Amino acid sequence: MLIPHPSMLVAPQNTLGNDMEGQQQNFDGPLMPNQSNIPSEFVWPDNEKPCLVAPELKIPPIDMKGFLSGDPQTVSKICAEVSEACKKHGFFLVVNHGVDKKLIDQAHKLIDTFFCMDLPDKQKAQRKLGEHCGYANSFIGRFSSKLPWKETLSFHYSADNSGKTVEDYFVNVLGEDFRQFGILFQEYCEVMSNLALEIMELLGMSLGVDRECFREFFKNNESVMRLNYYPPCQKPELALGTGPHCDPTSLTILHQDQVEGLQVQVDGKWYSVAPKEDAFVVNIGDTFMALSNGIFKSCLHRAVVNNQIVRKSLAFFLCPNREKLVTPPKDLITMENPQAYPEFTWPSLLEFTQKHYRSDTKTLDAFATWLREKNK
Ligand SMILES: C=C1C[C@]23C[C@H]1CC[C@H]2[C@]1(C)CCC[C@@](C)(C(=O)O)[C@H]1[C@@H]3C(=O)O
Ligand SMILES: O=C(O)CCC(=O)C(=O)O
Ligand SMILES: [Fe+2]
Repeated sequence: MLIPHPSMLVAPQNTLGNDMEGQQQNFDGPLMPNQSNIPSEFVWPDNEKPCLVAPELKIPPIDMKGFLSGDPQTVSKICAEVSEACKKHGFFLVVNHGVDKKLIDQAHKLIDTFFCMDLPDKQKAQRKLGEHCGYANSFIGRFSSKLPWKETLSFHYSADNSGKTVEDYFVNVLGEDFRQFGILFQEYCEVMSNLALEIMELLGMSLGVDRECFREFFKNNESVMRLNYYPPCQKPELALGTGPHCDPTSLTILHQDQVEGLQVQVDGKWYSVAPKEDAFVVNIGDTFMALSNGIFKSCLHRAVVNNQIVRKSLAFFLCPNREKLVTPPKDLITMENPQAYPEFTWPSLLEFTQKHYRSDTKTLDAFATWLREKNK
C-alpha cells in the first residue's frame, strides 16, 4: 500500500471548501490578486520558497528547419547539442519552428478572454476531482497545502483523424459561443502535435536510434493542452505559480508570454528560462525519460509569480496513445544500462499522479514501487 505523499493528505471533512461530491470548489488565493495577505495554504515552506531573481539558464536554441533540411554535418551538430542538454537537464529551445506567430498570439489572447470571464462562467468547465481536464483554480481538494497560485484550463487533443476533440470540447462544455475558441485551439494542438513528431525524430537521432522510432510511437498521440494563467500575487516571495515538479508526460512544448517565471533546477540550483517570443521551450517528461531508458532526464522545474502583472503560458503535453506500452527501444537496453523502469501504459502513470502521488523527481521510482505492490 503506497503511503500518500504528505501534501496529498486532504482532511476528510475538508474545511477548505470542496464539497464531498468531488467537485473542486474555488478558493480565494489567485482569484483575489490584490489582497495584501495570502491564505496560508498558498504559502510554501522555507526550503521551497522561490528565489525571485535566478541566473539565466543557457539552453541551446535548436533550429528545427536546420534539422529537417540540413546537411549531415548540421544535423549531427544539432543532435549533439540536444543530446547534451537532455542528458543534463532535459530542456532546450526550438526556433525556426514554422508555427505561425498569429496563431500563437491569438492563443494568448484567448487565454486572457477566458480567464477574465466571471467565475460562474469559467466554472461551467470546472474540473472534477480525479480528472485532469477542465477549469481549476487553487487545486483545493487535490492538495491540502502548498497550493499553486494559478488558474488553469486543460483539455484533450487526439491526433487520430477521427474528429475535432478540441473544438467539440469547447462547444459541448462551454456552448456554441465558444466554437471559435475550439477552432483556434484545435488548430493550435494540431500544429503542436506535428511539431512534437518532428522533435521526436530529433530525439531519436540524438539517442542513436532510428529516426522514425519515436515518431511512429507518438503518431496517434492522445495529448493534453493546458492554458496556465498566473494572476499577480502580493506576496510573490511566499507563493509559487506552479510548484516544483517533473512533467509526468512525454514531452512538453511551452510558449511563455513575455513575463519571466519559468525556472529549472540544475545541479540543485534554480535557473530562470528567459521568455523568447519566437521560441518554444521544450522539456523531457517522465514518460520519455522511461522511453529513453533513463538516458534523457525529466527534471524539476517550477513557475514563480510577481506582484505586478499576469503571466500566461501555453503548455502542450505530448502523451502516447493509451494502448501503447512504454518500454525503451531494445538498442537502449544494454549490460551497462539495463532496463531502468518497468513497462507501463500512460493511463496508469496518469492515474498514479492524479490520485496517489504529487509529481516530483522521484515519481517514476515511486510509480515502479506502486506498480509492483499493485501487481503482487
Ligand atoms: C497530465 C497532466 C497532469 C498535470 C497536467 C498534465 C501534465 C503536467 C501535470 C502537472 C502540471 C505537473 C505539476 C503538478 C500538476 C498538479 C499541476 O501543477 O498542475 C500537474 C497537472 C495536474 O495533475 O493537473
Ligand atoms: O508556466 C510555466 O512556465 C511552466 C508550467 C509548467 O511547468 C506546467 O504546466 O507543467
Ligand atoms: Fe511542467
